[in-house]
Amino acid sequence: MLSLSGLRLRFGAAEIIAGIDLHIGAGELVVLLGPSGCGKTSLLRIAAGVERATAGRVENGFRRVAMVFQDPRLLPWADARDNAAFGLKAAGMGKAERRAIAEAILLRLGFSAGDLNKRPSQLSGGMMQRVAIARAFALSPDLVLMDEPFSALDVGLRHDLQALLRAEVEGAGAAVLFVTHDVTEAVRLADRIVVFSPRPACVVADVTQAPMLASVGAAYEASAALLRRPEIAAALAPPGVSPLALAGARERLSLAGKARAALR
Ligand SMILES: Nc1ncnc2c1ncn2[C@@H]1O[C@H](COP(=O)(O)OP(=O)(O)OP(=O)(O)O)[C@@H](O)[C@H]1O
Repeated sequence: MLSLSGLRLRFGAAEIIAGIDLHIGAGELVVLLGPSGCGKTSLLRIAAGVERATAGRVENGFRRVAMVFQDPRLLPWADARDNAAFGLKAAGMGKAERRAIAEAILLRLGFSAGDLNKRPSQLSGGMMQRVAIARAFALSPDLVLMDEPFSALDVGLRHDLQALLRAEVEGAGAAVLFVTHDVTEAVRLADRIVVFSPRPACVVADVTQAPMLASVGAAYEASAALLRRPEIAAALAPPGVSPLALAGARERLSLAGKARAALR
């Protein structure tokens, strides 16, 4: 289990995190949903042990922690297979074994055999992000920290990768703490959605749900339902936009999504 208790963070005079209690159990996929700049990445960095909280306690019972970032951070001179095997090489595993593990994960994530030898400059953004995810899961992690890994991808690709990620997570039995500001992404992926307020961040909602990957229409509907909750609408409304206007706009989007899904 990862336990963050009474967590506070300040940078100089700026209060970033205003007191957060968050507990993540084994195998749980928890999405942190919050507006831009509210402190989500900072919380992930504290969980990873690369940032120190100003106050509070961090207890991490997970032993193998891996991270995935928005930018895939691949080695430009290494091919997809060697990039995905990078952590295993650093851990001292032999070449044949680590390349076999990396290859199996890449194929599960939608790589074709012909793409395994390609370098990052020959791969699309979606393929590079698959390599970054494979590099994390190759380590057999029990906790994966993911910081907006799909936010640079177009929506169709994002949907594909969300489904592949969920399958990989379930196969590995890993817990995941996944940061996003996209409500529909949260609804599609999460076992639990934790909503942060604008800075300084505190938790305004903690919603347990079943992930909704099966139907785009149902995910849009569930997103609209979340945004009808006043505390969630208020937390996610951009500055200067009334939460009610936002909920109305999301409702119209949901109807448009349903209409599109019906036409498929
Ligand atoms: N090292 C730092 N020194 C000073 N301020 C910082 C530092 N790191 C982050 N901040 C500030 O803390 C706030 C929260 O940043 P953080 O990246 O955690 O937010 P976020 O919710 O992940 O944002 P986004 O969704 O836009 O990525 C921002 O205002 C940021 O400018």
